[in-house]
Amino acid sequence: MSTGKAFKVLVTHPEVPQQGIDLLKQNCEVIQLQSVPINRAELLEKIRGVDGVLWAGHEPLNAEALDAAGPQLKSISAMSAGIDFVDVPELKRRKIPLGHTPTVLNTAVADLAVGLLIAASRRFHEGRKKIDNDQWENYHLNWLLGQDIRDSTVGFYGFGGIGQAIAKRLSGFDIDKVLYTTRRRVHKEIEEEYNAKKVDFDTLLADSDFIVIASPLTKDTQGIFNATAFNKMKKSAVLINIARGKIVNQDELYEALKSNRIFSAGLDVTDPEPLSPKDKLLTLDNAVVLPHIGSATNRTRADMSTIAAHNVLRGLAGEPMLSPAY
Ligand SMILES: O=CC(=O)O
Repeated sequence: MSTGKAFKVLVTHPEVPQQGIDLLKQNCEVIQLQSVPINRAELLEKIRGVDGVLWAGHEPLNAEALDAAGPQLKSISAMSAGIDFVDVPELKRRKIPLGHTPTVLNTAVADLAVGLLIAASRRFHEGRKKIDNDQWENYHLNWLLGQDIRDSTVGFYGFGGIGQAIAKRLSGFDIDKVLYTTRRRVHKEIEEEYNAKKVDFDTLLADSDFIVIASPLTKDTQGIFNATAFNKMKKSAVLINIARGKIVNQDELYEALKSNRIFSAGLDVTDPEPLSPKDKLLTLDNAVVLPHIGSATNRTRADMSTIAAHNVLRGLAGEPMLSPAY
C-alpha cells in the first residue's frame, strides 16, 4: 500500500530515540527493525527496496547489506561517531553518501573519560574490592595512594572534538601540559586554547602522566598501544581508552598492568565487546573497565538520532549531509 511519501527509510534498531524517527516520518515511510540484538536475517529482508537507512548499532554495513537493499539506495547515516563497522570503500564505490554523528557525543564521552581518569588514577576499583573483601587497611598511612592530576602532563592520542572536550574539562584540574599526537596538526587557535603541543608518538609515550586514546580505529591505529609502547611509558602512567578496544593490544596491556609496568588503565572500550565476564583483564586491581557507555546519556542519544535522521534526509534530497563521514 502506498503511503504517498516519496522515500522509504529503514531504521535498523527498535530503540532509536523518537526524535529521529519523527523527523524521518515527516517525509518518509519508515520501517523499523523489531529485534534486539539486531537479527541479520531480518535486517537483510527489511532493507530490500529502501531509499535510505538510519544505521543504528555496530552491525557490519557491507556489500551483503548493500546488495540486499538494491541499487535505489541513496543515503545512509550511522548513528555513531565511529564507523569502523562500515566497509567505506564499498560505499564509495557505489557512490552512496554516508553520514555519522560525531560532535553531539563529545561532551558525554569527555565526561566519562574524566571519570575514568579519576577512577583509574585514584584506584576506585581496587578500593571497592578492598571493602568487598574486608581488607580495609587505612591504618597504613600509604594505603591506596594514587596519582595526582594537578601539575600532570596529559597526552592525547587523537585530538579531535572528543580529545579537545576532555582537555577543556581537565583544564579545571590544574594540569601542567597537554601533548597530542595526530596525523595533522590542529589549528593554532586550538593549540593556544588548550596550551597543547603536537609531539611524535614516542615523546607522547615517554612524557605523559596520563595518556588518553581518542582516535578512530583504522589499520594504522589498530594495536598501536602494544608492549613496545607500554615499555616507553612512565611506570606511573595511567592509560585511558574511550575510543575503540582494538587500538590497544589487550593481552599486552594485561601484562603491563599485571607487572605494574604502568600504573593503571581506565577503559570504556575493550576487545572484544561484549567482554567475557571471565576475561583476565577483569581480575586486575588496576583496570577500571566499563561496557562502552561513553555516549549513553538520554540527551546525547536523542541528539544522535536527530543528526542521523537529518543526514539521511539530506542524502535523499541530494544535498550535502549535516555530518558527512567522507
Ligand atoms: O562509540 C561510539 C560511537 O562511535 O558513537
